Order: sequence, then C-alpha cells, then structure tokens
Amino acid sequence: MYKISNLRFKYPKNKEDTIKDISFEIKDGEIFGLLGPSGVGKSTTQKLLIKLLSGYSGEILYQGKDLNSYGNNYFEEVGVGFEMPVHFSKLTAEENLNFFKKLYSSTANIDELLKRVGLYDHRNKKIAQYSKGMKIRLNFVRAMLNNPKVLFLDEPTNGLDPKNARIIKEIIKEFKEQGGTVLLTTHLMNDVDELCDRVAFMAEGKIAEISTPKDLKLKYGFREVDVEYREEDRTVKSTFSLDNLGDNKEFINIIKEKEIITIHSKENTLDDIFIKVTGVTKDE
Ligand SMILES: Nc1ncnc2c1ncn2[C@@H]1O[C@H](COP(=O)(O)OP(=O)(O)OP(=O)(O)O)[C@@H](O)[C@H]1O
Repeated sequence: MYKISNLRFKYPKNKEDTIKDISFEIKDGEIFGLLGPSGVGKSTTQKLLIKLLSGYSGEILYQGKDLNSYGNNYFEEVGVGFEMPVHFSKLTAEENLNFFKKLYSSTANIDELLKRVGLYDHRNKKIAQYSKGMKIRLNFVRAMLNNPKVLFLDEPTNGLDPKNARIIKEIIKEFKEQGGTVLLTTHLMNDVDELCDRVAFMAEGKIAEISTPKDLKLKYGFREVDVEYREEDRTVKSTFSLDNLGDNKEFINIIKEKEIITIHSKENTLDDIFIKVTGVTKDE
C-alpha cells in the first residue's frame, strides 16, 4: 500500500532533520503500528503520508505511484483521526458530521457509525456539551466518514473508558477484515498487542526495529520462572531459566522439598521491548 524509501524531513524553522532517512513498507490490509517515545517523529511521519506536510526528500509510493502525483482525490481514500479532536463546538455532532460529509464524494452511513460508538442518542447535542470521551468517539466517526481505504489513527483509544475503547478496537479490526489498511500510533502496548500485525519502533527520527509483535517478543524475550517458597520463617524468591528446567537440580530440589507459595512463568512484554529498543521509558 505504501513504500517509503529514504524519507527525510526537516521543519523549516528547525536546524536538524526530524525524520532521518527512514524506509519501511505498509502492506495492503495490515494494521501497522508506529511506536516510540514522545517527540521521535511519529506524527510527522503520519503527516507526510497524509500529505499534510510537504518538502521531504526520499520517496513515498502509494499504491505503486509517487504520492506527489496524487491530487485531492487522495483525500477520498484516507481517513484521519488525530489525537486532539477538532470540532465546531457550537454545532451539534450531526451538524459537524454533515459539514465534513460535504467534503467527500462518497460517505459512510453516519447513523450506523453513531449507533456503534454510542453517540446516536446524543447526535443533536452541541459539541460544547460533549465529554472528552464523546469527542474522541466522534473524532473516530469522522475518520471513518469517507469510507476510507487507509485509516491514520493517533492514540484512538486514549482517554476512553474500557467499554468504549473495546468498541473502537472492534471497529478497527472489522475495518481490517473488510480489507482496510491502518497506520496506528499509540503508547498503549496492550492495544498494539491486540491490534497490530507489524510494528516499527522509532528512536530519534529513525526506525530502530520493525517486526511482528510476536517475533519481537521472541527476539527480545526471556523465558523464566519465578518461584516463591517458604524457608523456615521466611519467604524466599528464586528465578530460573525455563530452558532445561527439568535438569535444574536446584529448581527440582525446591519443588520437592519446600512449601511453594507461588510459581509464575514470565515473558517480555511489549512495554519491556519498547524500553530496550528505544532506550527510554514511555513516560520520559
Ligand atoms: N510544526 C513544527 N515545527 C517545528 N518542529 C516541530 C513541529 N511539529 C513537531 N515538531 C518537532 O518535531 C519532533 C517530532 O514531533 P512529532 O510530533 O512528530 O513527534 P511524535 O513522535 O509524534 O510525539 P508524540 O508521541 O508526543 O505525539 C519534535 O521534536 C517536535 O518538537
């Protein structure tokens, strides 16, 4: 769907490139996660792919053709849900959607989308009366408004309660099942695990790692087991590698001789991998 080669970009007022020679592909029908700490250039990359920023070097191909060769028809094919919802606060949700609908030649069934995200009964309320979560859900509906082929989503579930986050994730999965392609940025690694087919970790304007969540866990993973047991009046905790565990005399001895309190296997989470690959914690 997209082939990005040697992409570089510098904001006119900055001295340094924000995007420093990145190359990657987004395949047709996949959910691709663009991850990394704050300020590494995820949104900038999205904006370049959406044609909201120009003046890059390198090449972006969309459906095999240079992105620069597309005119306004490109915007018929992409849906954009950025993190900060922008709506007309004096208009109702329905009026907002009807306004944006006029920008497109083909549009989705708005009532159906509003029902899915639980806003249908609130469609005649002014946005000024909407809660933060309602605005986020409306923003998502807006991204889906033009029946896009590609969805660009920036933190789509951030700020939603678990029930509404689940609804949005289900719609994203359905979108993919129906052939849609998604570029997602999020700091929520559980969402990544659940949604993404492949992920790229960005660090300092470059791509540090690109793979499937499963392969990343295998590559960076450790396989260990924690055993807590009673020894005299104390609780003792020992950690053993899962490899050749059956031959580990110390482990076998504990299992045979001691009163076991807990026993848990451990694996690297995407959160751990995030820190290893990018060198920073997500909150830095
Ligand atoms: N309009 C702009 N002009 C100049 N510099 C900018 C502009 N927009 C972003 N930047 C800078 O470019 C860098 C990358 O920003 P970007 O928004 O792409 O990061 P990000 O990875 O999406 O971060 P976050 O996770 O916080 O959204 C940052 O250093 C930011 O300050």
